[in-house]
Amino acid sequence: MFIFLIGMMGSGKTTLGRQLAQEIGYAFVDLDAYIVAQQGRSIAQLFAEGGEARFRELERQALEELVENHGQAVIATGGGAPCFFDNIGFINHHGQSVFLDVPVEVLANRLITQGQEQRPLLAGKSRAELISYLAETIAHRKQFYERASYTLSASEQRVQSIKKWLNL
Ligand SMILES: Nc1ncnc2c1ncn2[C@@H]1O[C@H](COP(=O)(O)OP(=O)(O)OP(=O)(O)O)[C@@H](O)[C@H]1O
Ligand SMILES: O=C(O)C1=C[C@@H](O)[C@@H](O)[C@H](O)C1
Ligand SMILES: [Mg+2]
Repeated sequence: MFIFLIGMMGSGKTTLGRQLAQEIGYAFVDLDAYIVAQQGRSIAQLFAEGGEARFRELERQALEELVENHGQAVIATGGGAPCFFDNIGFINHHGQSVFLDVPVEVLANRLITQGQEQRPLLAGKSRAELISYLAETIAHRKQFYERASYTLSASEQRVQSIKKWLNL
């Protein structure tokens, strides 16, 4: 079985995914890290060289490869991954999806302290610009994130809630 974590940049997919995988004895794969290792380029370089459109193609290919090459895994997706092509349909077809629903203010605080330069879509933005970018992006992406099989709010004991929900 595959458990896909979806949500905005900074919502904690990588952090929670790693903890959850360890706790339930699944492999853990971070989709962004997988693409970076495969391409030998940072996310910022990939955006600079091929544009966002090329990155989205690589992201879709990577999703397909992961599902083909693993039996079960926790997969932390990139923030935009479920929102391009029919990726959310693909994700829900191959496993369970969990949306990490975190308020904009909390995301902004985490992303400001955690290096915007690694995330090309956020580079060079002031705090106010970051907040409006996040709010606009969420407004558009909500329709995809809301198709997750399960939604977790920021305040929950997330590993325990997911385990309980999946009977693991
Ligand atoms: N539950 C939490 N409480 C407080 N801080 C957290 C929590 N989860 C993650 N963080 C912090 O928020 C930042 C972003 O977390 P993380 O990299 O896991 O997010 P992400 O969803 O994988 O983002 P991206 O889509 O950009 O890969 C990190 O600095 C991390 O330490
Ligand atoms: O929200 C997004 O569109 C992104 C999130 C990151 O995980 C990376 O996949 C990349 O920086 C794009
Ligand atoms: Mg991540």
